[in-house]
Amino acid sequence: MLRYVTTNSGKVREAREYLDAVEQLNYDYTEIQAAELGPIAVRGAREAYRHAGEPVLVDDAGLFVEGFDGFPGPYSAFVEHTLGIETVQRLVAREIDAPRRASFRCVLAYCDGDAFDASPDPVDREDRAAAAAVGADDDADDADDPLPVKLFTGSVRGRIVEPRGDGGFGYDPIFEHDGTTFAEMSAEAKNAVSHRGRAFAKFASWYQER
Ligand SMILES: O=c1[nH]c(=O)c2ncn([C@@H]3O[C@H](COP(=O)(O)OP(=O)(O)OP(=O)(O)O)[C@@H](O)[C@H]3O)c2[nH]1
Repeated sequence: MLRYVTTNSGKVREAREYLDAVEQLNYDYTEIQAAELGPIAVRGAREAYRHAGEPVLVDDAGLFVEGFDGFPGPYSAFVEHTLGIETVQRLVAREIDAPRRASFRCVLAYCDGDAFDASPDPVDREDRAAAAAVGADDDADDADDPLPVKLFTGSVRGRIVEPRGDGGFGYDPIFEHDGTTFAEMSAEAKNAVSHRGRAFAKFASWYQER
């Protein structure tokens, strides 16, 4: 059984499109403060695996606004819950000239207690870069942790617009990709292009073939 460790039901709906076997584990692992998603996901996966004692998948994601140097990035959930997405959109509109570029990024971290076979390895360059960044960024207290974690990443570019649509979750109404906001797309259409969809497509093919 694979446990998808998240408190966010929007994430679970999207993950189910890729993996039927996925079972939500509503466990609020410790999210460290870090500029990148990778280290947060790795720590979370190790903690969740030790908590659950069975294979886990942790998903750390965020919205990175180019003109704000990537803010809110790893703090996206906190900013969504404190300011709200309308305030974020108004701030972006006031402070940044069009086209107000942004991207969504997602890092999936898988841990089942075992080491991973180095080959065959379908993981792409983006995933290797994320893994390298995690190694480089690890703080002293975690660098020695021997529990292996495998990373899969996805990202999608778009721009911040006035809210449109009522599907999806989080910032979806203010994130436009190719003329359509994520909240205006069906779940299938969002998954086909989204950060999470791309990361899950890579994870699912690796998981099913391993
Ligand atoms: O419009 C959105 N469409 C998406 O597809 C999406 N993916 C992430 N986000 C935002 O980024 C935070 C992740 O934060 P996050 O990875 O820490 O997760 P979370 O706190 O919601 O739940 P958990 O999985 O940690 O339990 C979320 O809360 C959202 O604000 C998204 N917004």
